[in-house]
Amino acid sequence: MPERPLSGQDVLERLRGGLIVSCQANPGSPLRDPYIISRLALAAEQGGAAGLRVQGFGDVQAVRAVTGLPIIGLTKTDRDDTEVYITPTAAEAVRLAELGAEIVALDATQRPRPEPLAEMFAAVHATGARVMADISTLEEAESALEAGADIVGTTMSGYTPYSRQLETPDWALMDELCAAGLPFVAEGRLNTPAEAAQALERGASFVVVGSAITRPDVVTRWFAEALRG
Ligand SMILES: CC(=O)N[C@H](C=O)[C@@H](O)[C@H](O)[C@H](O)COP(=O)(O)O
Repeated sequence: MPERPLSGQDVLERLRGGLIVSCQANPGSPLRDPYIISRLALAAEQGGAAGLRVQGFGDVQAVRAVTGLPIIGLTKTDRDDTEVYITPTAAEAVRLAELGAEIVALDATQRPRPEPLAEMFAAVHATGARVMADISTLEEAESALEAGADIVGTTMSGYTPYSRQLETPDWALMDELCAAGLPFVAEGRLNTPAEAAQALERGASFVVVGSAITRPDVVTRWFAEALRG
């Protein structure tokens, strides 16, 4: 097992106020290759990222091999029996930690899931890693933290049918989490430096940015569509 540079205890404090760059490539993207993802991660580190969010065992392994930055690991698994796709099982969560992710992200929405959340959280904690619970509403955040999550992320807002469907970050959800005094990560559609800074002002512990930094295909589409008018 590769050595984790930090114990799980320290990592959330170390990330406070920082930028976490999500280095992921969608199926079909020409960037979908562990070597390329590891180079994106190094570019993010050079630019001042405090941490990285990485999908899949191969990518976590490749990124762990080149950097000591904290990694938030996840899997994306399509299953027939559930709509939950971000790290749906404890076995996947534990494997991510074993490969060197200090934090494991998993779907903590209220949708039917293959395994109970509390058991998954306990399995991650047994490895020494921390749990980031990806939620879409305040209620889901409250349940996840009660079940033992270390922090929640606004990741799933807009990706469950009952959450706000927005093209912007979910500022209202951030305000609700902040008002409730819950520890949260801002993630999802933070597409400019000003928006990332605003998320911290609204109480986020740290900020995850993906597409705007590491998905040139997506960013190109934004520009191309703007030119088409
Ligand atoms: C909903 C879901 O599956 N989100 C994924 C979670 O890891 C990623 O595809 C996103 O890129 C990430 O959340 C960062 O968001 P944005 O790319 O908008 O900055």
